[in-house]
Amino acid sequence: MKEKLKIAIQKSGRLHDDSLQILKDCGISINNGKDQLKVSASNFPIEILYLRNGDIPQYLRDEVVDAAIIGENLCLEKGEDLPILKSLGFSKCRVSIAIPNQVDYQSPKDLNGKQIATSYPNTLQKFLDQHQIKAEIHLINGSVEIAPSIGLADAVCDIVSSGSTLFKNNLKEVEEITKSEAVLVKSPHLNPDKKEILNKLLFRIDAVLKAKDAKYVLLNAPNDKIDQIIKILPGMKSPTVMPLAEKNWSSLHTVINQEKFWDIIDELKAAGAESILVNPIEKMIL
Ligand SMILES: Nc1ncnc2c1ncn2[C@@H]1O[C@H](COP(=O)(O)OP(=O)(O)OP(=O)(O)O)[C@@H](O)[C@H]1O
Ligand SMILES: O=P(O)(O)OC[C@H]1O[C@H](OP(=O)(O)OP(=O)(O)O)[C@H](O)[C@@H]1O
Ligand SMILES: [Mg+2]
Repeated sequence: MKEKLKIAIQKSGRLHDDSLQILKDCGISINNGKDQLKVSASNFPIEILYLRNGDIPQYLRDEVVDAAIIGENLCLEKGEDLPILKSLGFSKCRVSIAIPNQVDYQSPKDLNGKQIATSYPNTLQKFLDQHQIKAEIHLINGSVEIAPSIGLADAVCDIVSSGSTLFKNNLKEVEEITKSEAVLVKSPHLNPDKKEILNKLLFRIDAVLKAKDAKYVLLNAPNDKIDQIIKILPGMKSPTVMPLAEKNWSSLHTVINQEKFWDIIDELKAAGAESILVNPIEKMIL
C-alpha cells in the first residue's frame, strides 16, 4: 500500500500532547523533529500534520487532510458535516454561558438584548436561536472571561473545565450549551486505500481505549467459594481458574471495568477472595 493517511493534530495547545500520546499508544513511531509541521510515522502509513485546531475543519473539507483529532465543540462550531468516528476520552470540557456573580438569572430570556463575548459565535447563535433570544455577539479570540469586568460585554460564552477561570473572574455558569471531548473525525471523502488505513488505526485506538478502562485482576480463593466469586465477576467471557499448590485453593484471573472496580473488589473480599492483585492492561482486543 503506497498511500499514506494524512492526520492533523493540534500544533500546540490543549490537545497536542494527548493526541500524540494516543498515536504512540497505538504503536505508531513518530520522530518528532522540533518545529517540523509534517512528519511521517516510520512503522505505519500515516503522515502527521501539525495545524491550528480552528483551521482543521476546513482542511478536512478541502481534503488537504484525511482525518484529525479535534475538540468536539469545534465540530459544533465549524464542522457539523464532518463525521465523528470516535470519542477519545481526553480534553473533556463544556461550552457554557456565564454572567457576573451578582447578576440575577432565571432563564435564557434574561439574555435578551445583552452583549455576549465569545470565540464560538456559531455555537452561541444556535443556542440563542433555539431559545428565540436576540442578543449581540462580540467575537473575541482569547481571554474571553475578562470581557464583563472591562465593560465589553454583559456575559460570556466560552469553554469551562475546572471552572477556575470563571471563578477568578467573578463569573457564574448559567447555561451549558454542549459537552466536549477530543474526537477523531474524518474528511467526508476518502478513497478505499485510505479508508483501510483509517480502519486499522481505529482498531488500534479501540484496543488502547478499552484497555484504559479496564484492570486485570488476579485473586486467590478457597475452592468452595469459587462459584459465588464467579457470580460477582463481570469478566470478559468467564474467568480463568487455576489450581494453587495449596490444596483446595485456586487462583482466578479476570478483567474488571474501572468504573465499577472498587465496589466489585469490596464484594470479592466479602465473598472470601484473598491476595487480590490488580494490573494495568496495555491493549485489549476482544
Ligand atoms: N480548559 C480546558 N480543559 C479541557 N479542554 C479544553 C480546555 N480549553 C480548551 N479545551 C479543548 O481543547 C481544544 C483546543 O483548545 P486550545 O485553547 O488549545 O486551542 P484553540 O485556541 O481552540 O485552537 P488553535 O489550535 O486554533 O489555537 C478546544 O476546542 C476544546 O475542545
Ligand atoms: O474552567 P477552566 O479549567 O479554568 O478552563 C477554562 C479556560 O481554559 C481555556 O482557556 P486556555 O487556557 O486554553 O486559554 P486561551 O484563552 O488562550 O485559549 C478556556 O478558553 C477557558 O478560558
Ligand atoms: Mg484555549
